[in-house]
Amino acid sequence: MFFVFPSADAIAQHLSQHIIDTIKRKPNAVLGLATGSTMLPVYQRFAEQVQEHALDLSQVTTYNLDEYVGLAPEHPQSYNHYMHEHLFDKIKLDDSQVYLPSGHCADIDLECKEYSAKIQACGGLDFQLLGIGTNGHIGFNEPYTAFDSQTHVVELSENTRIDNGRFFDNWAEVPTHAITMGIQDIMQAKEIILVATGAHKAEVMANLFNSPIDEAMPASILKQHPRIKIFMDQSAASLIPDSALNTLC
Ligand SMILES: O=P(O)(O)OC[C@H]1O[C@](O)(CO)[C@@H](O)[C@@H]1O
Repeated sequence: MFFVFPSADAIAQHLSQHIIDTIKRKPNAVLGLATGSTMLPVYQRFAEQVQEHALDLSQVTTYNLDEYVGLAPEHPQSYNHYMHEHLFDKIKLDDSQVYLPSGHCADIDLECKEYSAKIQACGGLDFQLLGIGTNGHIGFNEPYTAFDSQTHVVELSENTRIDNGRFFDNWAEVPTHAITMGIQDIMQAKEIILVATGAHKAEVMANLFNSPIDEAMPASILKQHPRIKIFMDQSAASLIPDSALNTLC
């Protein structure tokens, strides 16, 4: 379940190839996508490979995990903006193929209900890409989120606001709430790969490794998934015993 790679670039290369293989096997694949700095090298490599191989993405659909509440899609720190800048525009995915939960709509409760329902209506996620917060969140499912949750609005923990505050000009601008796919939505994906890179993720990865399945550590539920892989670079894996680490390259 736990895999270590020589570098973040090695993870990006492997993961990008894995996503391409998934699409080649199933051209109408439904992909669950994540944001955050961890995904930047992954999306960069994937976009390069799509162009190199002229991969046909016309039947692919994507669903993002989460979005800040209160930020318009064109806000430079919205996840909608991030996805267009770092992936969708580069690989020319049409707006009709990509879904993000909206944190900027008139009826957010309805948005939550419809987002989970849409994922199910299209047959569920074939593949879900995940990052992890330093407190163990997946999507924006903060510690003590119910494992059977569907898309919902969360109040962001102070820890998460501090972590993500680096992208905003000042503390007052850091959103207090987000809309996120629930843990049950994530767990229903047919395959999941979680990625953690950098020394600042070493502690949470050791906590995840040692944790029982417990809502205090949201990512711990992934240990129950039949097709989960956890990819780390050497820094993020540094507090996990070598004997528990597998390699793929
Ligand atoms: O990759 P980063 O920037 O460490 O973020 C970790 C995770 O937290 C989030 O910001 C919240 O979901 C995700 O976008 C990301 O997967």
